[in-house]
Amino acid sequence: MAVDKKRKNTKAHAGGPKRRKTGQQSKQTKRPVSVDALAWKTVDIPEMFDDAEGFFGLEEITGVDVVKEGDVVKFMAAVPKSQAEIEDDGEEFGGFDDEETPKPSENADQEVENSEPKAEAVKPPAKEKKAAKDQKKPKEQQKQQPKKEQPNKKENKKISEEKKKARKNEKVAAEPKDPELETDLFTKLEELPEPEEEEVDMSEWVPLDLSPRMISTIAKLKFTKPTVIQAQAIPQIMAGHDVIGKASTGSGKTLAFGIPVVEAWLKAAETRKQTKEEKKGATALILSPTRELAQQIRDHLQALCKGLPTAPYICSVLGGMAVQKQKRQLQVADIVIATPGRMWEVMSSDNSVLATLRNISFLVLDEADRLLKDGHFKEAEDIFKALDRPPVEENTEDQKMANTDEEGKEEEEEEEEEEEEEEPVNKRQTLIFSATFNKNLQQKLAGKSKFKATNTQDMEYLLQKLNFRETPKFVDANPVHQMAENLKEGLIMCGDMEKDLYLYATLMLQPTRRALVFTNSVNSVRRLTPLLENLNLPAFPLHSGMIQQARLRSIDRFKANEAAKKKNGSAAILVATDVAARGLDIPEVDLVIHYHVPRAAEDYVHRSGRTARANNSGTSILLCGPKEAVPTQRLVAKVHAQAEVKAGNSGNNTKKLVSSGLRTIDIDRRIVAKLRERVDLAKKIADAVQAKTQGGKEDDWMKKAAEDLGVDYDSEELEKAGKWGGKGSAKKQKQKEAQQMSKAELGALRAALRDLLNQRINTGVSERYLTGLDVTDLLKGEQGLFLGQVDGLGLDD
Ligand SMILES: Nc1ncnc2c1ncn2[C@@H]1O[C@H](COP(=O)(O)OP(=O)(O)OP(=O)(O)O)[C@@H](O)[C@H]1O
Repeated sequence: MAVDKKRKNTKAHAGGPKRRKTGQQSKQTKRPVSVDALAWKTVDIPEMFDDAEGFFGLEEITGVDVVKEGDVVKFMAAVPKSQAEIEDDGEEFGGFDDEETPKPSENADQEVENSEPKAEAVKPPAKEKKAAKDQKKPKEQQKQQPKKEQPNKKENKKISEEKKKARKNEKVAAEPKDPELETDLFTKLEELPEPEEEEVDMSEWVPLDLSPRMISTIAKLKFTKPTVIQAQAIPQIMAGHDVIGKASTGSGKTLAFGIPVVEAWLKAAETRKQTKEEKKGATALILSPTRELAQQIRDHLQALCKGLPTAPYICSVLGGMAVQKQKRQLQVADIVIATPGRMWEVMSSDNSVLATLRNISFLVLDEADRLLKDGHFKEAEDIFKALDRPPVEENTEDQKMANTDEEGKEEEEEEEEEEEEEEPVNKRQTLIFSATFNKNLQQKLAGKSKFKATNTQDMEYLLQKLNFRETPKFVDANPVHQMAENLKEGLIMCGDMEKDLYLYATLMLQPTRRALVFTNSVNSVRRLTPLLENLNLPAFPLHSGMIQQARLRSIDRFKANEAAKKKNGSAAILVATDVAARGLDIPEVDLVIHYHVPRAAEDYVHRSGRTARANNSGTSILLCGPKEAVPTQRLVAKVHAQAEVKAGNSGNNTKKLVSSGLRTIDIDRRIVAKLRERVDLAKKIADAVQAKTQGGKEDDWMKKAAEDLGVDYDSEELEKAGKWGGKGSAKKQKQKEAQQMSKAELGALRAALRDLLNQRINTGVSERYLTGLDVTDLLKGEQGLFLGQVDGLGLDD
């Protein structure tokens, strides 16, 4: 065995004459290498794994010795050393052992015994790789611990067997794999003892009556206490009630329904084990309005289940992914997270899918109010109807599915209404969550058990379509404030056509912040992203017009830029439409900028809620043009009015609560003026590039301009805006110029911009340069309150 030989060699040289290795031989010496640094080769994997369901691929490696030393596993590989390394390597120079393997000790024999056979290994997916890395961590920790505190060999073996079982279960459940691709390495790694768990005080979870294994898996996430919504909603759900849960953004709603759903699955799995009953389909169907949110819910639940001895198989069913794969996964799924459109597509085309979902114990609607919008509701309604339809003979079922003509539909609806009146016993619990529910909903819920809404955009309409078992319990974790507690809100007034400039200025004042910029249109995202890139800012786009993989890639890049931020201080910027407004839980977003005033108050709440999550702080800044002042005032009144009313009723200090609302921020306009030239140039370049790629579609320009301004195409406002002579004639002229710009002209513009970007902007306060200011400071300062002070700000100076 390679390791034996190596040890013998080592012994032979110990104490022997010192020698210095030279040439290729020394460069090819085997030495410990980190898992990531090994020369992995990609393995072709079966098609069923080739998706984004958490399985990102396999790689293999040959010629690596896996050496186990005590609790630590090392990978020994022939990695060529750089010349510099050889020259600088004190051990090499000193003529000690030719390998960086540990020196022989009295445990040498044991080490050899424990060492792993030469690996022809398959590289584990990222999470296993991480586990392997984590194996190394305890060494340093354990070094400092007295020996007697370490578990003895027998205990180690027991623990490792437990872990091995757990991991195997989890792996099988979470991602079905080709057994041929499983290798020794997994097994070997699993045999190693886990690092000792850090003691976490979980006493605050105890009143929720969760199982010990659930508490233990939550402990692994280091969530030492439930959030308010979790503390209030979990007991209601565990008691079997239908629940409508409202809590501010970032307050942990996903686990408020996720924990009871997984807990129910665990109980059912335990019962099935005892009774040897077959599984009857999935436990839960969770509907989400966007694909990204669906993926994220899946990730959160998978993270929760990671520490369980047995885990449910969680799959997501969303547009942009292969339908056939999703159908296969649905057959074995325990928890299904889906967007309504794709779910209905899959469900209505395959009876077996409906069969797996008919017996669900939970139907969850996350961001329920958004499901009503953007045409989502039709499919959601179809799904509810299909779930409620009693199982019938196959052919009758087919007939019903195929029955698409109007007459047939009417009949079907009549039948369903009759069925509703008969109130069939519904076995499943219905859980609805959002940060924004109409404040009258609770009264309405308390007042009557049947809803009679006809407006399909109305929450009541949704509720009457859901077959609740009882009047749902309304759990409101934040009755006073809709916004997250640690969120600061600011507003910058600027000219309609100056938003790019103010956006850039705001970002420049926050160079180390990770920002999410929201716009009201896809075109604005398409325009702003290259504009910011031209200004050397790392911007990534996200909108519904992008293919799914590109959307996920943008989010990943935005997340990954965290590393860059720490390294060189430049932060990432995600420029997005409201597709990113709901639910996205991206760590360390510290600034949200509303480039356009959102169309609805709840959009403002959700957009702003991408920051200040899970007790972190964050800032939300709204760029407001003169024409947006009135809608903004209305929006702010809606978002913060409730707090005022409550404060008035309870006799609290109203001033304190009002001041928690939006404040105007006076950005120093001299600084802004200094940035104007570079923004104009960057804009010119972006426009020219876009005009060239788009060709001469005349009206596109106008439509884009209308969207940028947040007004209707063909509207009078569009004519007036920017003092355009005639119907956008100046804009059209600009478009023409942009298209006709030669390569050389474009090059000259780029060079001029480069020069400008290399210049530092002195803010005029002694030696303070632009990056020294902070919008948070500005927010803390003596800025005027926005409410009631919109007029007279002198916007057009
Ligand atoms: N008990 C807890 N303790 C600490 N952090 C938690 C706890 N529960 C959840 N979190 C974390 O809080 C963050 C926000 O959770 P989540 O995404 O569920 O919020 P949300 O209320 O659904 O927000 P939104 O309304 O924006 O969708 C997540 O990163 C999550 O991991």
